[in-house]
Amino acid sequence: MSVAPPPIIRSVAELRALTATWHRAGERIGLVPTMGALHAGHLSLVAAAKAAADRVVVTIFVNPRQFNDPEDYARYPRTEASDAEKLAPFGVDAVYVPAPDQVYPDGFATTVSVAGVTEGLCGASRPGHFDGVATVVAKLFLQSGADIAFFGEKDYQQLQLVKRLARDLDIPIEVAGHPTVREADGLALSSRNAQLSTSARQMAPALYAALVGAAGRIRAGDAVPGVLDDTARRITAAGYQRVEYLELRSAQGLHPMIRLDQPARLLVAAWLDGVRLIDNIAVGP
Ligand SMILES: Nc1ncnc2c1ncn2[C@@H]1O[C@H](COP(=O)(O)OP(=O)(O)OP(=O)(O)O)[C@@H](O)[C@H]1O
Ligand SMILES: CC(C)(CO)[C@@H](O)C(=O)[O-]
Ligand code: BAL
Repeated sequence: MSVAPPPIIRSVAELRALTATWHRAGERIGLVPTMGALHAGHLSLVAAAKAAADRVVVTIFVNPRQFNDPEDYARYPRTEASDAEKLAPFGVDAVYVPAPDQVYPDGFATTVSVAGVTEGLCGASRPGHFDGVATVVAKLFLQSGADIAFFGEKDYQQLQLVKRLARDLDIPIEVAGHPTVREADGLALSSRNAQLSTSARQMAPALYAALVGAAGRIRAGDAVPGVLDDTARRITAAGYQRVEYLELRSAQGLHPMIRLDQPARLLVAAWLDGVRLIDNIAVGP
């Protein structure tokens, strides 16, 4: 039996009216911010939100301010109707697809910028990206008034940024991280995977396999710099053109680490077939 897609809301006034009604009824509201082109990774966040909250709002907004490359913005998939259909079986209460002026009205002049966790990694190669993410996420939190929001660990640096942002700005929302959903061969789901050629798609799982191998060696006590060198070589030997970064950072705060003395995260960005893929793995002490 087919289920009707959830209602689509396009204005902040409608969103506020809805969430105010739910809050008056004592209901807890879960938020899942996305840029659409939904896949099983997004849907796992939706399922987690459904389990944790009485009402769930999914947002779909391709945020121009977080694209440092205008071509990447123009190319980004926009698939609203099929996204709404995918959400139907999850009992989502509303999909917020704001018109651009609902997020950035004429004269908009504010940027939210989070220091520390945004330094290096993706922050180094995507200038302005994290300011764009912080600004839009702050707006989505304040517009919705949600009680809990879900973000994937696939974008681990983004997750740390959002946690810091909510804490620093006293936004009364719980930020929940959710494990990365992977294909059977280990590749992290991402809307960018669709841009890979068939042969590149076959090579792609080597990235996660290399992270798993590196995490095992670091845990076993091998020296971190040597493991990172070997792992970067392993990734390029598998067919990736370039490793943009491969770093061990502290799991909280993302401080650079050269030995495993606290919970850590090994994070990577690498280019395959002209597509930039990111991934990361937990490395316990
Ligand atoms: N494989 C995944 N597992 C869990 N969460 C994911 C996964 N992929 C994306 N997410 C999460 O979904 C939310 C929306 O991400 P987004 O719409 O950017 O999807 P995406 O597939 O990462 O797209 P892209 O990387 O191409 O920009 C983010 O919180 C992101 O971390
Ligand atoms: C959090 C987010 C929806 C903000 O635009 C985006 O960066 C994403 O999809 O991860
Ligand atoms: N998943 C993070 C959004 C972006 O790559 O712009």
